[in-house]
This record gives sequence, structure tokens and C-alpha cells, in this order.
Amino acid sequence: MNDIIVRLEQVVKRFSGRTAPAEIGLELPRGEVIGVIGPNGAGKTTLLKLIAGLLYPDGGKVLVRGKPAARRRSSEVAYMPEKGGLYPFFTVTETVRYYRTVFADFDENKAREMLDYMQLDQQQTAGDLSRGERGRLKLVMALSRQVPLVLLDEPLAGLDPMIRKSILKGLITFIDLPRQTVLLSTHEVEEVEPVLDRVVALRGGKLVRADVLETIRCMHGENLVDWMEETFL
Ligand SMILES: Nc1ncnc2c1ncn2[C@@H]1O[C@H](COP(=O)(O)OP(=O)(O)OP(=O)(O)O)[C@@H](O)[C@H]1O
Repeated sequence: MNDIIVRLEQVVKRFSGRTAPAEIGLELPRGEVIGVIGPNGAGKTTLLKLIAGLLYPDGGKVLVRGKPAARRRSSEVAYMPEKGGLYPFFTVTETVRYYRTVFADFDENKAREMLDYMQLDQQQTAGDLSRGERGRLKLVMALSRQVPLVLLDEPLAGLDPMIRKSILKGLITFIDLPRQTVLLSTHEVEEVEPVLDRVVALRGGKLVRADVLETIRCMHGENLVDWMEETFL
């Protein structure tokens, strides 16, 4: 069995003169929680969209389970965007129903269990939920899909520390390891460090480092935040 779930071969994406990512080569093993970190504009969202098949590379290859990433392969990848991703007029219950209709792999029982855990009022519309509640609902929808790859773009952005904690706890409680691999982009490095197996660090569209967290800790004798400060500042 091939243990590599995502492979990038010299991937280039250009936006009107800007190049991000620039010639990224990367292999990500299945069954891990992987953090994509880096300063603003590093290319984190673009990387996730390329893997989700929502963007196509201008050069190189993006392979998911050995085949080119493409939107029509959404049965293998759940993508949670930082913004949007919910219909504001749907209640939580209707959102679950909608996901169940659209995605054959949607596990409604898991969704209900997670909604209880996240203490979300199922009669409220997504538009009336607070930002933190919407963040939790989006996580429920993404993790309730029985897909091998879950991509979470900035799941903690703009949320208060208690909500961030509850989202991370929900993530580690409900992720189906080792069947699922989670790739999440974040600026909240210190908070996500305990749940990460591996880190992909980007800067200006370039890959700075992709490594298991333990190696970074052992080789540098420091935590991820110290390593990041040393590397990026
Ligand atoms: N649709 C687009 N059109 C033009 N430029 C884009 C587009 N999408 C991304 N870019 C550019 O590509 C670069 C990488 O953007 P990206 O959003 O991937 O970075 P990021 O690391 O997710 O940033 P942030 O942490 O601020 O969310 C940036 O310079 C951005 O301006």
C-alpha cells in the first residue's frame, strides 16, 4: 500500500506576476495531522486549494492518492474554506441534511454526535450563529465526511482562545486516524503544536521545511514557535 497521500512535484502557481507556490516538491504520508504554517501571503491557502483541485497548477503536478487533484474527486477530499462554506439561510439541521444529500460519504450519526459535543443549537440558521459557532459547524461538516483527506483552511482564525481550544479538542476527538489525514493551515502555531505530527512551513511561496515535529524538536531542541521565530524573523 502506498503510504503517501499527497505528492507535489515541482508545483508552480502564478497569479498575475506573483508566484505562490514556487516549485514546491513535497510528499505527505497518510494518517497524520499536518500543519501548514507561514506568514501572510506564504501560499498556505493556495496550497490547500491546489490539493483540493479547486486551483490548477501552472507547472508541475499535484497528486492525491497517486492521481491528479481535481474538483471531481471531491469524494476523496473534504475542503473547509476559511470564509464561506455554509448557506446562511439553512438551519444547522438543514445544513446536515444538505451535506447528506450532496455527499454520499457523509456520516450523519457522527455529525449529530459532534453537534452535541460542540453544543450547537440545531434550530438556528448558519447566518445567525456567532463566528465561533460557525467555525465549529464547519468543522463538524468537514469531519463528518468519510474521506481519506480533510483540508481545513485556518480553522482557528478570528476565534477566541476558548473556542480555539474546543475546536482543537473536537478535531482530535473526532478525526478518524489513521484512516483520515488532516492538513490544516494556521497562524496559531503554539496552540496547534500539540495536535500536529508534521509541519509544512512556507514563505513567499517557497517550501522552507517539511518535517515531522519530533525531528524539529530534537534537532533544534526547541518548540515549534521558537523554531518558527528563528526561521521567519
Ligand atoms: N486569486 C488570486 N489572485 C491574485 N493573487 C492571488 C490570488 N490568490 C492568492 N494570491 C496571491 O498568492 C499569494 C499567496 O496567497 P495565499 O492566500 O495562498 O497565502 P496565505 O499563506 O494563505 O496567506 P494568509 O496567511 O494571509 O491567509 C499572495 O501573494 C496572494 O496575494
